[in-house]
Amino acid sequence: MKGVDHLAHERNKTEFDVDAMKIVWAGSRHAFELSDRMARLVASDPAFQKDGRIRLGRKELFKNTLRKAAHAWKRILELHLTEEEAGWLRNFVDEPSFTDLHWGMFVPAIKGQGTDEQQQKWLPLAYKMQIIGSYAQTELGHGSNVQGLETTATFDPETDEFVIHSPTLTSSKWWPGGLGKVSTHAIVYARLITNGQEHGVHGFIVQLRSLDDHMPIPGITIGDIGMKFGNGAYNTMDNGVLTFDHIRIPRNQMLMRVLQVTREGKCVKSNVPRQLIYGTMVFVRQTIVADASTALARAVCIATRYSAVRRQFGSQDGGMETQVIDYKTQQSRLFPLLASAYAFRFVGEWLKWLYTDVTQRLQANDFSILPEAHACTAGLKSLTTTATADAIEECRKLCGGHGYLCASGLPELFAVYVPACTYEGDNVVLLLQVARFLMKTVSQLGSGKKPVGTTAYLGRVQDLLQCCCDVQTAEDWLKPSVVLEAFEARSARMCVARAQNLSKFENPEDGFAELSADLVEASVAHCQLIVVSKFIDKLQQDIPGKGVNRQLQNLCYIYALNLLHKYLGDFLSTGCITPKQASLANDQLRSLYSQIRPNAIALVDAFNYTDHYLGSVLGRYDGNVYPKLYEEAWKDPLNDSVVPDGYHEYIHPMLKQQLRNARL
Ligand SMILES: CCCCCCCC/C=C\CCCCC/C=C/C(=O)SCCNC(=O)CCNC(=O)[C@H](O)C(C)(C)COP(=O)(O)OP(=O)(O)OC[C@H]1O[C@@H](n2cnc3c(N)ncnc32)[C@H](O)[C@@H]1OP(=O)(O)O
Ligand SMILES: Cc1cc2nc3c(=O)[nH]c(=O)nc-3n(C[C@H](O)[C@H](O)[C@H](O)COP(=O)(O)OP(=O)(O)OC[C@H]3O[C@@H](n4cnc5c(N)ncnc54)[C@H](O)[C@@H]3O)c2cc1C
Repeated sequence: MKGVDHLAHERNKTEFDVDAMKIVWAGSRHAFELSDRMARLVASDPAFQKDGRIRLGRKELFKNTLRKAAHAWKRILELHLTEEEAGWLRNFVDEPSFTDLHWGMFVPAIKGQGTDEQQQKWLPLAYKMQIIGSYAQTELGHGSNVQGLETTATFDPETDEFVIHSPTLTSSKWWPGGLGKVSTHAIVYARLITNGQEHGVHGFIVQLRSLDDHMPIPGITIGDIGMKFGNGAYNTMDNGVLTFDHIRIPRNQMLMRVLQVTREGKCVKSNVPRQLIYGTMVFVRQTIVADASTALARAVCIATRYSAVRRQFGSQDGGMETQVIDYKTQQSRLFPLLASAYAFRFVGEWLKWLYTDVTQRLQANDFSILPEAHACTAGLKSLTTTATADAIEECRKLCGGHGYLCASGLPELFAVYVPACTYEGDNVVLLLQVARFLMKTVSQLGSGKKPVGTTAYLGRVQDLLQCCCDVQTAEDWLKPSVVLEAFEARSARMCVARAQNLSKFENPEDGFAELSADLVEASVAHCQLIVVSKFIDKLQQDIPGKGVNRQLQNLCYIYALNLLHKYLGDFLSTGCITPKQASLANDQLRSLYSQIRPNAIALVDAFNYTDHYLGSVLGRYDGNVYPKLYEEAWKDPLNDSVVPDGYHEYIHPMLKQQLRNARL
């Protein structure tokens, strides 16, 4: 790094090997080296600069995004980047665009739901970007309720085609990213109708625009749905509206891995479960968990560095004021977020492993862990995105007034991130899916079916209903078995209590609806247990690097004990712990904050974010905040002239009027 390092005194306090931690954060040396190379490549290329993005009007902003996406593709081809490298490069460009949907959903949908033949035909075109795809599922009238979609795909045996049609206004496709202005094709979800019979919602590959002049195919109406929350932010994306007026596509453009439609219009089921139609969502939810840790780490990196730079109060003798990071209140708000970033990283790693395992099993016709994969991806997507969106806002507050400036990077990060709580499944709707899975698991306990995977603890439900936490000192809260048992007991007791309440209803669906708010709480408890247990598992691994494991232990206990503090009502009301033990957990938490404090800057340095990627004056690596903030202010277009436009029309006459009135 060039210039003076205003945070050098902080970095000198570090008690662990930061380079080793960078590898732990990245997941492997390979991932670290690759992501580091791509981050620097993007940061050093002027074509990818982000300055002033938030001040651009929509049209300019969008065109700028198209330029960057095209430049990224050019570099990918010139440098012969692998798919993995290209993914990292796009990530560091740091601007939502149609390519996210093309690579993140269109391609995976064809891979997951297409037959071998369909994959052979469409994937090479998509890989070379000779077609650009989007994922058109949500409609104006329905998003969460996928089975309620209204678009129809009616088989016409005479021509061997499907007729795709939007029968109502509410059936207009609405929201798909990349659809509004760019995509040439989309996976369109529609109700399949053959021989006058309905066969549920399926995916169809539909061409939307001409590959010659980009005009919509006749019968297709298509456009952008309008500005979204925040400046810059997600407005780089052309979320679209799309309607079909009896558009014809060949029969072989229905994705047929789950269900085949024959030449005669007969439906033939494969051995693959119907839920695989939802497989792309499972894939993306899993990637969203990993992305949550990245976004959270960004906000935490900014807030931590700035908290070490910022000083307020505390100087009685004209000396230095106190760094705000030294206030226990600041630590109690900031360090749990730092711990959450690491926690979400590790649970994201595990979820990726689970997803890979499920995919391999599916290929071998083993569908047994699909419900577990669905529950984990849905639940963890919900938990991590809610926590991250809240955390970005908390980081803004942790930066005081300057956090509200766009130059802090936090307003745009919040605006771009917050829809993650809604897309790929509204977070409450997803927790209700977890609740269904948990209630089903509890109801099967009596039948001797042994729960496995993340619900294995429910197999020990009798013990967990009776166990008593044996914490007697604050140090006892640093035992993995103690923490794990408290979280397992809380979750098991909440699940059993909800199941007992449900059993009082004659109609289980009525009961589920009536108790849904309580059920969601049980889902949260279960998902928090998963995160805690995966963090504890991580600590059992042989992690090289001086002091690294120690820091991870501290972060793990901060994550768990802060949750215990925040959800104390659950832990106390279910009788898992006593008020005295809760108070000891709090004592331990304060002590952990003191232990993390000297390492805080190094722990965010381990994220290895470039200043380009962070895009924040407050979060600069060198901590040189004030001169740069001052410099940044003068870049605002309002400061182009000393006297503002509008002075002569509006300010001057008003002042003159006051003057005249005063004279009267
Ligand atoms: C190199 C690559 C670089 C690219 C990087 C990009 C990475 C991308 C990352 C971020 C991109 C962000 C871009 C965002 C774009 C956003 C896209 C979208 O939003 S797409 C639209 C998403 N829509 C939804 O998520 C809708 C939410 N609704 C649903 O999921 C479901 O319909 C439902 C709520 C689950 C439906 O509930 P319902 O009860 O009606 O279920 P049924 O349909 O009847 O199903 C019943 C049984 O099926 C089980 N089930 C449900 N879903 C699944 C699933 N996904 N997998 C497996 N099983 C599932 C359900 O549990 C029921 O089971 P049983 O109880 O019968 O056993
Ligand atoms: C930025 C962004 C990008 C998107 N990109 C795409 C895309 O590329 N492709 C695509 O197809 N879609 C996309 N979507 C759409 C997205 O998937 C849906 O908005 C999402 O699934 C939520 O559905 P909804 O809008 O119908 O919400 P609704 O279901 O209408 O939710 C409204 C409220 O009702 C509540 N609610 C709904 N159902 C229940 C229930 N059963 N029980 C209790 N409460 C309930 C919800 O919790 C929420 O509070 C995108 C959305 C956004 C914001």
